Amino acid sequence: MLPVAVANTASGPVKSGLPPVKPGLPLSIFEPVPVGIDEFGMQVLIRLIWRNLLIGGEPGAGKSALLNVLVAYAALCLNCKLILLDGKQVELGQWRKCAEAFVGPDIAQAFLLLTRLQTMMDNRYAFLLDAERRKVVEKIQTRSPVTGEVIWVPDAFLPYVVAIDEIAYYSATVGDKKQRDSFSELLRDLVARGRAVGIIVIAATQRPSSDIIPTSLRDLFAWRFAGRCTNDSSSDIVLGRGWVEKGWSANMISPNNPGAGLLIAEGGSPQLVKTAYLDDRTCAAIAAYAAGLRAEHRAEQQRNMRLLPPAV
Ligand SMILES: Nc1ncnc2c1ncn2[C@@H]1O[C@H](COP(=O)(O)OP(=O)(O)OP(=O)(O)O)[C@@H](O)[C@H]1O
Repeated sequence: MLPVAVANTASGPVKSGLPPVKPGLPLSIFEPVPVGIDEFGMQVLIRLIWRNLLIGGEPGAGKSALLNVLVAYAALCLNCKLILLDGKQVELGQWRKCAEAFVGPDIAQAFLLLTRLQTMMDNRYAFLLDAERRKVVEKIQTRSPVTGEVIWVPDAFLPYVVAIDEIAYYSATVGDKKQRDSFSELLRDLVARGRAVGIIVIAATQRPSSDIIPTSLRDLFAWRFAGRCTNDSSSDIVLGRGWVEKGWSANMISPNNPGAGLLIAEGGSPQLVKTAYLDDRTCAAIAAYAAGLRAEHRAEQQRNMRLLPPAV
């Protein structure tokens, strides 16, 4: 087994010695996700569930590559759904067959999609309130309607991983000002309130300055990864103000080292990480495998539904 780095998670450290990933497939979005290695060669994991991640850095820093690693993991988790927004289309396009929705360079569609997610989020909160619960979990305890035994079953609804490659495309480039502002407001609401109901936003941007994403939105991301930044101020914009003064700047990363960056969690301190990298062929192979796995799972669920006795 590989040694595991003590990652600075927002919900407490992922302890050294924790098994990296449970062997076998499918994976679980409730488990910490391997993202790369630290400077000692130890594996770095991040817990995405109930969290959001902002990925920043200059062009070519490795933002899309990290996004692809995370989307690949999520695609192999049958206990989560995928939503993809990609202005360039080709960065996340390979995963579209694994996703519930894939939006390309269309602000109207992006707006509609986020509106539907917001409605779903509100419905989920109404459900949780009714069930006297506070958040979505992997499994809940219930009694078997057949035997009366206490059993564990998957929660009523699945987490959603919402991956956005280049927020700026939707928040500052296409459409008119009203559409762009509405997009940013919706995204802010999802990032602020979506965590407990399992909405995980992973968003990449070249520079998360206030003209691209409102500061009120940027500050809500619990996890942040700064790939190489063109200057100290950009690094502080991604990681949060004050880290450059304490000696942590993603400007110090070599331009010849894409995928290297500083990873920080809410309340933690930055950690130098080299992210894992999946080339196009590997992404295509994983995406095809994951799409097959998901189709098989859907078919099995439909078969099981048909076996249920009719509702009275
Ligand atoms: N972890 C990594 N290890 C090795 N090479 C990497 C890694 N991440 C990225 N690269 C290399 O850097 C190139 C640029 O990466 P990527 O497209 O992810 O950058 P980006 O920050 O998304 O750029 P842009 O903002 O222009 O979209 C990749 O094509 C790949 O060759």
